[in-house]
Amino acid sequence: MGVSTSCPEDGVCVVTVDFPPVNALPVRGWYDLADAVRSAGRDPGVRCVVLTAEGRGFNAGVDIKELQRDPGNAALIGANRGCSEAFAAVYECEVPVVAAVHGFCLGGGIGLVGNADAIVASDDAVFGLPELDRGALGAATHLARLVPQHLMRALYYTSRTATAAELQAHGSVWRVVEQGELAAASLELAREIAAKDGTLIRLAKAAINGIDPVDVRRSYRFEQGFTFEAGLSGVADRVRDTFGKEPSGAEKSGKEQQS
Ligand SMILES: CC(C)(COP(=O)([O-])OP(=O)(O)OC[C@H]1O[C@@H](n2cnc3c(N)ncnc32)[C@H](O)[C@@H]1OP(=O)(O)O)[C@@H](O)C(=O)NCCC(=O)NCCSC(=O)/C=C/C[N+](C)(C)C
Repeated sequence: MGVSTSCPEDGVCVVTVDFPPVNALPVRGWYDLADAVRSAGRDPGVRCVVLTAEGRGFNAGVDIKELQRDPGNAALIGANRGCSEAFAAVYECEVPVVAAVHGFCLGGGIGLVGNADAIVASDDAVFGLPELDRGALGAATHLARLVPQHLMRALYYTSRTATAAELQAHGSVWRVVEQGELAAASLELAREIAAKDGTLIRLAKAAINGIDPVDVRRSYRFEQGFTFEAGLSGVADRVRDTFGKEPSGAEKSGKEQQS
């Protein structure tokens, strides 16, 4: 349980997240993930990082129960800072990061994959921001990197999810594979990237980040201002406290909601 790192082949490091039952990360988990990704990228022998997860889904976002347990604001501030660190670690990792996504990728999970360099997904993967059902805001910055603007807005306002096949149609998912093939398919892409020169691949990543039209760290920080406003106004607690008491948008599949 937690965040672990392995290097299964030359030049490739795999960072694995494992927080049962659904990979909803506590504050410490976001920071541990950030540390693992940054240190993998700093290793001069590493030329590509694969970010993956064990269990039922890739990521269920922030551990909402940790927020609910806290009578004050420390957990909320911690979750926001921890998410910010983890998202930035993926973006700023010295080498390309391939996200290997299965099952659900929700909330903070979108911040991770939106900032990744490439995404390989299994055919059961769904992506979405249930934040409005959770009294939270944020990660529109990252969803906007995965789908066009109007789809991002509709997904955000409804809390619906999009499938891996839908994201592939928008060009953000590199490959969709059967569930049993995810590890091999993500390693295959990582191996191809890691075959490049280590200095050049680092320069390539820095160059691509440098021409990004959106400064993702600043953009997400701007969004977080509204998260804190929702917190101060009381609406965040009121909505978040419905968690566990009624079905969420994410619990209904995108197809069911559309029918
Ligand atoms: C689709 C989900 C993730 C899984 O569905 P399932 O049917 O496989 O599992 P089940 O719903 O029965 O859940 C199993 C247990 O896990 C608990 N759970 C689920 N999600 C969370 C969570 N995010 N935090 C804490 N605990 C969670 C659930 O209550 C069950 O516990 P018990 O066995 O009953 O004790 C489905 O669970 C789902 O849709 N979950 C909600 C996901 C969600 O809303 N994520 C967004 C969180 S908000 C966020 O990330 C915001 C970030 C903003 N910012 C960065 C600004 C802080």
